[in-house]
Amino acid sequence: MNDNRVAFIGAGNMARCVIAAMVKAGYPAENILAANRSEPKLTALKADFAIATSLSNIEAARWADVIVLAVKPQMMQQVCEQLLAEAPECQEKLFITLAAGLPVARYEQWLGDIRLVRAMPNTPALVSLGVTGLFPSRCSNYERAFVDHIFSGTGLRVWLEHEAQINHIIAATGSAPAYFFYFMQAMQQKAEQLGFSSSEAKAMIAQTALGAATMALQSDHSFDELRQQVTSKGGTTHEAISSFSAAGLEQMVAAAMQAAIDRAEEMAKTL
Ligand SMILES: NC(=O)C1=CN([C@@H]2O[C@H](COP(=O)(O)OP(=O)(O)OC[C@H]3O[C@@H](n4cnc5c(N)ncnc54)[C@H](O)[C@@H]3O)[C@@H](O)[C@H]2O)C=CC1
Ligand SMILES: O=C(O)[C@@H]1CCC=N1
Repeated sequence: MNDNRVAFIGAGNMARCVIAAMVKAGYPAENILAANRSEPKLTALKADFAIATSLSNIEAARWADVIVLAVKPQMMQQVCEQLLAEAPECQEKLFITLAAGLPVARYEQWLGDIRLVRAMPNTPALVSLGVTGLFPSRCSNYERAFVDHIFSGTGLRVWLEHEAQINHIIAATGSAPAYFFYFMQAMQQKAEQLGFSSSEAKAMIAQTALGAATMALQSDHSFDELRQQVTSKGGTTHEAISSFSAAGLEQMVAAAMQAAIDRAEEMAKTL
């Protein structure tokens, strides 16, 4: 499977995370290429991972067996239409798109009846602790297995039966690293007000998050049970949790996740 040549079109944050995971998992660097419209990110990717690079999307698409579309959703139509106009043979290749919002039907308008997997990774793919949702369209079993293989280094893969679930994965995992970073940022601010240095506070809070997540993954207990284990009757944690609860944390989280889904649905209509 490592013989297929994989070209990323768009070499930003998410492409870097997936490329890092592929290389770490043993995918040959000479079979990975990144194309970008500007040079600096390509130079960095070449230096870090020894992959091939190109300033031309068309050259990348012609070289590739598998084309990974990794530009922002707003750029996607222009990128796809240029591929079809200048490298029409790419219609026969397998496509993977990382973009939020855009449904399979939109790619079919721009590129025809292509074989496509919509993939929704998250940035912890960079450290092989990501979650990637995957939805295939028109793919063979081999192509599905191949896509699973190239994302294997990113962490957990979740194959979806219905395309609408991609938007649910965005809310639950794709966008979610930012929720945790926001929460940790707020904790860091308060820890700094209490007198900890910025670096001490960051290390303490990230370590606590890592410890809590590791316990949850290694234990059969629910999140609720793990929380109860920290919460002494009449103690400090009870006061902190009551304060979150009184402020409506659960409703706030549900509304934020729904807002992410609503935005993805809106993008599907407007882009
Ligand atoms: N950042 C994240 O956590 C996640 C992002 N995604 C999706 O991944 C895609 C990329 O997002 P990011 O990497 O965050 O964005 P980014 O802005 O970091 O990367 C996009 C790259 O595409 C390049 N680019 C723009 N127009 C181009 C063109 N015409 N030809 C070639 N390259 C071009 C830009 O120079 C940039 O390097 C988006 O569609 C996003 O929805 C999906 C899951 C998570
Ligand atoms: O914010 C976004 O639209 C992308 C998709 C999921 C994470 N980042």
